Amino acid sequence: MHFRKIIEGKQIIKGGPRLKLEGVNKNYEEIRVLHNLNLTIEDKEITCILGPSGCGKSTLLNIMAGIIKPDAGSVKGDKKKVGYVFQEDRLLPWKTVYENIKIVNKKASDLKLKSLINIVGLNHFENKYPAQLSGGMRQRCSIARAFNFESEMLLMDEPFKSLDYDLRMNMVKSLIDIWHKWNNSIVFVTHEIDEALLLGNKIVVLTKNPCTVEEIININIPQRLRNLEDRELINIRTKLIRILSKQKKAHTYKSA
Ligand SMILES: Nc1ncnc2c1ncn2[C@@H]1O[C@H](COP(=O)(O)OP(=O)(O)OP(=O)(O)O)[C@@H](O)[C@H]1O
Repeated sequence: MHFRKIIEGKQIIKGGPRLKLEGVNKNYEEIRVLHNLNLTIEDKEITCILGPSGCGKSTLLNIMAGIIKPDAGSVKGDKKKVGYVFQEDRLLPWKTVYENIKIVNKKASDLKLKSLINIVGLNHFENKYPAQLSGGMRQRCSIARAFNFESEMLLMDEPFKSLDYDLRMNMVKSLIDIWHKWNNSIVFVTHEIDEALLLGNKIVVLTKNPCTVEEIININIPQRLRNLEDRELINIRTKLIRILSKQKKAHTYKSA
């Protein structure tokens, strides 16, 4: 399972599986959410998860994080150092941007904290409190906090959804740079196909009612060399749109 790969002169050491979900089921009373879900999260890879609204993506991340337990099935792997960027920012209102980022890794140097603040574009806001920031700025602060934690596995639940297109693309680039430095594994939930195309070593498409894995697409182009106009990415985008719109139609008929 272990292999090595050279990207742009920088060695990325690929590992084996970090997390293995087998036959995972989860219901909320009468709502059947996850059904016999099998998925392997590889170490040192970015796995993007796409799926219809409400299909169970956050539930799946919570199970990966160990926050909730599945009703059946197993989740095997090392969950010791897991970071989580939730859909909402979860900042401490009485702490400044700088302090909120520092809190998860108090040993981080001032240089590192300022560089993270710079990466997420909050340079002039480090002494502001969450209430003085826009929703997108608060979310960027929570992303910097997750980067400061230096987790071995980072779970990100639609982290860029409150950002405009340009900011989102900048954050995608920064995430790729940080991932190259850390070489950790990232699970990234999104509704944006372009984010998945630029970030994922693997794109996992989920179904709804119940949620299970419909398709896994591997992308072998190194992230730093990707361009949304690449023929391969255009073909994958077309395929993803076809799968997702087929699901949407099936769901509309079911609920009609
Ligand atoms: N704590 C809970 N109690 C009861 N039902 C829940 C709970 N959490 C989630 N659900 C239900 O489980 C289903 C999946 O929810 P989940 O938040 O995992 O979906 P999602 O794919 O992340 O949604 P979105 O794309 O809108 O973020 C939904 O029908 C939701 O209403």
